[in-house]
Amino acid sequence: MFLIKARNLKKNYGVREIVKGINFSITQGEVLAVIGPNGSGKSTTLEMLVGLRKKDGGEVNYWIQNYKEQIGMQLQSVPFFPGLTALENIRLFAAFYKIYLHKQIAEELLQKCGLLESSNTEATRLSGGQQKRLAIATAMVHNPKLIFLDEPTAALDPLSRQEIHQLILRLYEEGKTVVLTSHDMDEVKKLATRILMISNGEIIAEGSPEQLCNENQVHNLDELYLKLISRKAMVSC
Ligand SMILES: Nc1ncnc2c1ncn2[C@@H]1O[C@H](COP(=O)(O)OP(=O)(O)OP(=O)(O)O)[C@@H](O)[C@H]1O
Repeated sequence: MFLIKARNLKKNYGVREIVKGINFSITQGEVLAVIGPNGSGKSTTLEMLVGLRKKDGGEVNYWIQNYKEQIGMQLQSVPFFPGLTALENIRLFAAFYKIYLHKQIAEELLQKCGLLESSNTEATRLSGGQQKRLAIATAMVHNPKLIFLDEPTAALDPLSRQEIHQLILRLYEEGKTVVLTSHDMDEVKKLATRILMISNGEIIAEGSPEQLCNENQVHNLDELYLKLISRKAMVSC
């Protein structure tokens, strides 16, 4: 079952075409990895889907009732409220959804994200990895069906990365739909049920990791990535 369908989605910044009329859908229960080079338009695309950026063309259809309440997003950088603890921050984020998050529920959410011991630490003083986990927790305060994670493990140490992988796998097992961006092909292999590859504002590949590797006669996702990106670069020349 589709949750979101984007048709001919476009975004320009000035005269630059950043997203060039792309078509894709998000299906319930999948972990969709959106991959592609820096600056290819991945974050812009996701931010248009959640309504954080205005699209310049095309349409997005949502198959979720009250979709704004059913979508959560972890942005690459999250402005936590200075002076407030991790616990206070997530309770405040919940209040933005008009939800009173009982302390015990808030602590359960922090525990799920591996942050219970830091719940009384000021959010802006948490380590990079802890802030990333808190950002994911804030995306989940309203128990959304669909969670967008924009580079959830970028710049994290291997243990923190593994903890976030486990969290994402748990969300998948709970039946949540997760859309993530990543530059780490091992991570994509471990987590993604489907891949959407974007280059220069266009979708250049879409399918399960196995299907894409088989179709392109490569052994792994690193090879796939290099093959498709260099092919696209040659075509653009
Ligand atoms: N507000 C903005 N004004 C002008 N240009 C922008 C703006 N936001 C993004 N861009 C440009 O749009 C392009 C796509 O950016 P975007 O963040 O979507 O890429 P990305 O694929 O997510 O990259 P990365 O993997 O590095 O996060 C980049 O060239 C970026 O500089």
